[in-house]
Amino acid sequence: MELDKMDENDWKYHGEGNKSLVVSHVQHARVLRLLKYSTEDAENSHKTTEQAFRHIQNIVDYSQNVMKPLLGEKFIHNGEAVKLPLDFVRQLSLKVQQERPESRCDKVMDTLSGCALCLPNLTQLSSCCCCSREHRPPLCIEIKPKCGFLPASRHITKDIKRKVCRFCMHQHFKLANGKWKRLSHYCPLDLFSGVFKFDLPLSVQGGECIYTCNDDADVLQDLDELAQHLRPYFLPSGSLLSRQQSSKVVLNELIQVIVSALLSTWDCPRSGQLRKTHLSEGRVTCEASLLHRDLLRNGNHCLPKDCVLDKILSTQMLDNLDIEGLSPLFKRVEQHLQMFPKERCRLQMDGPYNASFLEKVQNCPAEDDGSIEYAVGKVHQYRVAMTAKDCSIMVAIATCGEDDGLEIQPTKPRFTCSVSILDLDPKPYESISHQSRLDYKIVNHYLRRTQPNNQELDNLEELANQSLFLGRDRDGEDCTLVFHPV
Ligand SMILES: O=P(O)(O)O[C@@H]1[C@@H](OP(=O)(O)O)[C@H](OP(=O)(O)O)[C@H](O)[C@H](OP(=O)(O)O)[C@H]1OP(=O)(O)O
Ligand SMILES: Nc1ncnc2c1ncn2[C@@H]1O[C@H](COP(=O)(O)OP(=O)(O)OP(=O)(O)O)[C@@H](O)[C@H]1O
Repeated sequence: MELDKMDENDWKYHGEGNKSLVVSHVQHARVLRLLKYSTEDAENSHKTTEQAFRHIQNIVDYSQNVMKPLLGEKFIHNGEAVKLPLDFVRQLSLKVQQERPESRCDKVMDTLSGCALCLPNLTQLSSCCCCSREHRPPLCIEIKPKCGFLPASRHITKDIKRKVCRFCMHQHFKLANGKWKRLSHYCPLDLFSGVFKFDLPLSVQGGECIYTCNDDADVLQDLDELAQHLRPYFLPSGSLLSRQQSSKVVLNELIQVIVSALLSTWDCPRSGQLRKTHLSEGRVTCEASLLHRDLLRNGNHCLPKDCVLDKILSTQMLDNLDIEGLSPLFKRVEQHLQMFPKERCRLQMDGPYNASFLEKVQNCPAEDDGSIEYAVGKVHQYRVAMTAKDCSIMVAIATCGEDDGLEIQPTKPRFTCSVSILDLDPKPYESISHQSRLDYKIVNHYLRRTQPNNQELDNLEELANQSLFLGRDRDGEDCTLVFHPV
């Protein structure tokens, strides 16, 4: 990429999340990930080019030096921080504006710093000999799995957190607040159980979105349309199956391919003797899950060791105290930093994200010895776990060989896949106090909604009155969020 010859016409809108907007190159398999900030904060968020570049370099370092060793070399592409010509960025911002979904337009793309993260386009497979004559674009499925376990920490004061997972409780809160328009049937614990019989969320084809959970759409009709798109990939061209039958076959086949990619250990994909990570029954069953209990009870609860789901789950489980156990340690760190502000740097509260940071994460003492090092180690572990709870998995799939009517030859793989993990940004240290308040709100809302006469709710209120939760104002409402560079 020649940075001095950037032309906005070579790039197109690709997608965006809460914190960044992504454009992809029309010819080369590259994307640029640009930062966004809130329109309300537009003036305050103005960073110098050097600050913005440092922020992006921190993301690269964190991905490379912290998340990669934990999640596995093969799944991570940390990318490179780049400085782009300001004129190019301004023109690009104008060009993509009309493509942006309204729900994301509360934030604007950073056009002031000219800094971005350049990454490989993970919706595309790197060149593969068996696909070289393939004329169909690759399929790509993006899954945001969220937190895949029930907390077992002794610090938990609300029993419901041991029974219903965070995602399932949180979605009721999001529905009530209007962030979501309907409840999802997805439960992360089903995905991480290794027992597969459920619907998956999101799909993209060759960089063009062909199916996504649309709040207003009819799900079954949506899925039927998706199946028709995918028919050429999974069914012989002369298939006589009815539309309904073929939809079922196609979606089942798609799920099979995704599942084998999610469970593959990549180093030994065809080994019959896969090492497995066994999950205890308690951790894999969420009471709110719609997945048939019998299926979970009789299923073999294990993930192949080192498959992408196993790597993500074990990193998420670095949060072994739960936010309730972490809050007093966060306070300990806060007090220490108030007394010794210069310690912020030595303790690497905002990076640098290097081998020494990883060492603090991996070698944190098992028991609390009252030290600041222990508290910082647990805070760092919690932040790393938060990243793993919010990342996405990208599965790119290409059919192998020429279009031979998809005659099934058992010895020949029909698909080739690549699996990557994305969105591995560090979560700011300051976000921990927000997490504590949010946890209270989510659980409180869930209990009120599902068990209005629950005794636990009264206990919760009592706890709240004793101000055990950090930073909440008298009405129990959110205090102002402080954004801080990561
Ligand atoms: O709080 P959650 O679990 O809803 O996760 C947030 C995500 O919501 P989602 O689960 O996708 O509906 C949210 O994603 P969306 O905006 O919903 O796409 C962000 O990823 C947010 O992280 P950050 O503040 O941008 O660093 C995520 O926030 P944290 O990971 O900081 O909690
Ligand atoms: N390297 C990549 N290759 C292809 N697509 C990508 C890549 N990186 C990001 N994307 C796409 O852009 C979208 C937004 O990127 P990303 O998830 O990193 O943004 P975000 O603002 O950090 O998200 P969040 O809302 O989770 O904070 C992703 O959901 C994905 O579809």
